[in-house]
Amino acid sequence: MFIEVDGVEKVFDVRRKTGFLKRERRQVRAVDSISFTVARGEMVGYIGPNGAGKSTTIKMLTGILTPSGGRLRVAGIDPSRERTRLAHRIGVVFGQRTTLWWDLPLIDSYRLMHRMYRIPDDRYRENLDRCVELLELGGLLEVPVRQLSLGQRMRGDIAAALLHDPEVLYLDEPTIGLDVISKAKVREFLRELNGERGTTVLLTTHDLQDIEQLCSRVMVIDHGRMVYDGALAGLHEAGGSERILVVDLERELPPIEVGSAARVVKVEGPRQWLAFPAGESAAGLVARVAAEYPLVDLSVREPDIEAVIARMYAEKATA
Ligand SMILES: Nc1ncnc2c1ncn2[C@@H]1O[C@H](COP(=O)(O)OP(=O)(O)OP(=O)(O)O)[C@@H](O)[C@H]1O
Repeated sequence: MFIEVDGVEKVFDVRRKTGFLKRERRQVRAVDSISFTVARGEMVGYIGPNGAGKSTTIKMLTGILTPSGGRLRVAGIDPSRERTRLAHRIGVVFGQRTTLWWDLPLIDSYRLMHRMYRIPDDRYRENLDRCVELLELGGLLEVPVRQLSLGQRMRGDIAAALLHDPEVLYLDEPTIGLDVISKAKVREFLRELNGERGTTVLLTTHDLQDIEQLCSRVMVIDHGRMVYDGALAGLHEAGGSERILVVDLERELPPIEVGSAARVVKVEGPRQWLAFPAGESAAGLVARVAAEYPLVDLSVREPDIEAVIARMYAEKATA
């Protein structure tokens, strides 16, 4: 297995000032005995609510943090012991932080990485050309990073993480704050990267659509523990999750009635919110509403990860 995580935990010692000269010591178990493996070429989603332990796991996988217990291997390497050797084989993108030099033109950051990672010239050129083409960076190479839009910067960061041909890419919220078009570009690129190069991808996100469009497998962590590892469809079932069809009618009307296909969860003037099972296509429901009601506009909202996980727990509690 390419990534092996066996009973790994991470405990932080936190000191908190509770008064004049008084301090309280507390331990936070950020990751609590988790185990999983990822095969080469897999694309796996790693999700969970805020503070669940996702970033801590990724930091242990890159060697930035040393586990408090358990065993961890990436490409046969113990990350915290051989962080530099591992760095040549992995790429990391943190959506909320850039690895690029803020005041330099984008291309200068790439040149610095070329030297830092001692990437052979032909590989560097080939990878750069490919990223520039697929991530549409052509017109941006001479622009200082601080002048790039969030979506442009994100694409710049992804290219930076790939110049040295990593075998595995860790992405932490790669689509956060991006508009629909930028998100689509990033997702398409990741799909191609995985398909063509067989790059293993571990993706942390709050956007269920990232997972839906990219990952056949998803792992859910909560309070440091792995609570689900399997197909996304199974997660929907476990969480009984729903999508919401938002419809704007010509005028205010009583709640829409479409039998068991959906139920109205909210009405606000001419706008109504209909919940329907996430695993089902919206097409039939839309056709039915359009045929029977004076429809002006509509949109479909995806369930967010917090909602799916919350429902998963609710189902478990009542089971
Ligand atoms: N360096 C640290 N020192 C003390 N506690 C920490 C440290 N890093 C993380 N924690 C704590 O560990 C827990 C897990 O944090 P982590 O950042 O891994 O969560 P996350 O799942 O990535 O959350 P988010 O989605 O908000 O980024 C949290 O309770 C956090 O406060």
